[in-house]
Amino acid sequence: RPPLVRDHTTANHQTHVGIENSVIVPAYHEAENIPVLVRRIFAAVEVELADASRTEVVIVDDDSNDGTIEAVNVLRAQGYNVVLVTRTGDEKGLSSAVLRGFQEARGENWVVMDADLQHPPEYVPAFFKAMSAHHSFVIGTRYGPGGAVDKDWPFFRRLMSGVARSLARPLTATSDPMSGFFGLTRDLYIDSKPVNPVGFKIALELLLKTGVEKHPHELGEVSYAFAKRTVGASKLSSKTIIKYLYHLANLYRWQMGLFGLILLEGMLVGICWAGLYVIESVGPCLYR
Ligand SMILES: Nc1nc2c(ncn2[C@@H]2O[C@H](COP(=O)(O)OP(=O)(O)O[C@H]3O[C@H](CO)[C@@H](O)[C@H](O)[C@@H]3O)[C@@H](O)[C@H]2O)c(=O)[nH]1
Ligand SMILES: [Mg+2]
Repeated sequence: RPPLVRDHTTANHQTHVGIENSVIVPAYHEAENIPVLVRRIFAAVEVELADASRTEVVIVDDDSNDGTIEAVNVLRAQGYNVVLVTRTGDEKGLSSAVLRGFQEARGENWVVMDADLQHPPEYVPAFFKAMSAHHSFVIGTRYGPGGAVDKDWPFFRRLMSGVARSLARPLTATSDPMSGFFGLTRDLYIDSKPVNPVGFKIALELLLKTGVEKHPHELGEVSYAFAKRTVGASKLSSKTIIKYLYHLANLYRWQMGLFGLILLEGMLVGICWAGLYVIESVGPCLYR
C-alpha cells in the first residue's frame, strides 16, 4: 500500500505494475463529499471496467484540516485504493493540486474530477474506455450531445461560464474548455510543453500545451450532466476570475503572440460594451 499522507514532492513517472487507471481529485474542505465520491467511483468502475483493482483514487488536499484525513483512513480500512496527498507548504490551488496528482499517479490513464460531486462519478469509466480506445485526451462536456447542466445551477454562474467559454473560443474548438472533468494519458502529459498551474482552468492549459488539438482524432469527448453542489461551498472567488483573465492573456500570447493580446483586449472591450448596453436597455424597465 502507498503511504497515506505524503507531503514531499516525488516525480513518479514510472507505471506501477497493476495500476492502470488513476482518478485525480483536487480537494479543499471536502471531507463530507469524499467518502461518497470514492464509493461511487469504485462502484461504477466495478460494474463497467474489467478489473476494478487496477484503479486508484489520488486526492490532493491543501491541508483542509476538516476531517479529510480521517475520512480517507476509514475508506482505506474498508479496502478502497485511495491515496491522500496533504500539501502543507506554500504550494496551493486547484491547478497545481492536479499537477501534483499527476506526479503521484501510478496509472497510465488519468481522469481529473472535482470532489464535490458536480462531476457524477458514474461517468468515470467512460473516460477510461475512451482512453483505452486511443484518445489521448478526453474532455468532459456539458454542451455536447447528451450533456446537461443542473437546472438549479445559479443564473450568475451560467452567465459567467458562458462569458468565460466565449473568451476561450479563439484558443480551442472543444465544446467545454471550462470543464474540470477530463482525462489524459501519461504519455501525452510527458510530451507536453511546460504547463502553467495558474487558476482553475487546468484542462484548457493542458489542451493547448499538449498540442492535442492538432491531432483531432486523439481528442475525445464524454458528455455528462453537471450536477449542483449540495454539500460545502464553491471556492470560486473574484480572485479566481482575475486569475482566469491573467491565464487567458498568457495563453493568447503563447498561441498568437502580440496579435493574441490585442484580440483578447478587443473581446474584453466588446463584452464590457455589450454588458453596458444591456444594463442601459434593461435598467429603465426595472423602474417602471
Ligand atoms: N487542493 C485544492 N483543491 C481545490 C482548491 N480550490 C478548489 N479546489 C477543489 O477543486 C474542485 C472544484 O472547486 P469548486 O470550488 O467546486 O469549483 P467550482 O466553482 O464549482 O468550479 C467547478 O466548475 C467549473 C465549471 O463550471 C470547472 O471548470 C472547475 O474546474 C470546477 O470544476 C473541488 O473539488 C475543490 O475542493 C485549492 O485551492 N486546492
Ligand atoms: Mg464545484
